[in-house]
Amino acid sequence: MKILLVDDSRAIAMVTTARLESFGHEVKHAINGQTAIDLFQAERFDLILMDIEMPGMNGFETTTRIRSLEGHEPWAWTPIIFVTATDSDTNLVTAIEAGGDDFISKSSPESVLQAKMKAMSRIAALRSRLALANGKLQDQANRDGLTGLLNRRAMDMRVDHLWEMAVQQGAPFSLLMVDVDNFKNFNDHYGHQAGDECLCAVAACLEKVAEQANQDQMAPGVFAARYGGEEFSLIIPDAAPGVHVGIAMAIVEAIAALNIRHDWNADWGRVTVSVGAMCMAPASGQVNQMFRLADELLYKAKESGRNRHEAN
Ligand SMILES: Nc1nc2c(ncn2[C@@H]2O[C@H](COP(=O)(O)OP(=O)(O)OP(=O)(O)O)[C@@H](O)[C@H]2O)c(=O)[nH]1
Repeated sequence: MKILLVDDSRAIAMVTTARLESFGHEVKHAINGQTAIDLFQAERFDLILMDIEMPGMNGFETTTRIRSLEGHEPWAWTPIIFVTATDSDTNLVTAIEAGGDDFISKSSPESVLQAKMKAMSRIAALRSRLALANGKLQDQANRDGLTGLLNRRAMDMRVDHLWEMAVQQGAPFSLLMVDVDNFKNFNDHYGHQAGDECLCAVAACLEKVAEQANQDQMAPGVFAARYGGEEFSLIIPDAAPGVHVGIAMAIVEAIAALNIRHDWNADWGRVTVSVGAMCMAPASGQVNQMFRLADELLYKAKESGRNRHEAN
């Protein structure tokens, strides 16, 4: 285990460190509460052994501050064992109240310290597995099951936040609505399974275009999402006006270049998309209005023959 040992006595810390190292643990020593907090912020520890009586910030205060730092990170919890010379009942209560997990007297035999450390490390391992599983669940909840793009719910949440920032900062905000052309015909003639595969290919292509625009610094922060059915959106926060047109053109070209056969898509013979590209500079009003205007442009692109974009 990687242990943070907080003790104001160098002599005691040296002895304890030597002991813990002889059991195979890695130990970092903090001479006071502030150093402990600094080390805690800089590195991850499996366990903290915390002295109570220390000049300046005592062990209880240090623990409270560490717990409040962990409060920003869901599921984070580093086990803390208080080590002190006076194992009174009051100390025990205060230790737990401060966010400690256990309490051990300095006079306890080594085997007791070892056993407590083992129990704490089990809890820490469990918590980190839970954190991992929780992160994966969160990610799954945000992804569209078919294409792997962000789903509508996750997109809405992100958009609300980005829109608010854009309005506050008076920054531009662009939105692209992308719709596969004559997709009902595609499903009807090639089957629903092939339709699903086509949507996946379109989604991957949109993601690639977004990645490229990110990498080129053309539109940092741009991302793609599945809006619903055969409709996708690209959100472009804070890109110079005009960038949305460039990206819309790149999308129309890139999808046609996939060369997915579609004999029932007018004369194109392959899958194409239409795009409505809307930019508001600076962003103002309601974000719903952006979606409505982008939709109107998309409709115009469809009306004007498909396989093309319309932008403001
Ligand atoms: N395979 C598959 N098809 C889907 C999915 N979601 C929506 N669709 C189909 O997408 C088709 C959309 O058809 P329409 O709204 O009529 O539009 P369109 O045929 O693309 O015509 P235009 O948009 O006017 O070019 C419908 O047939 C839906 O069943 C999906 O997840 N998988």
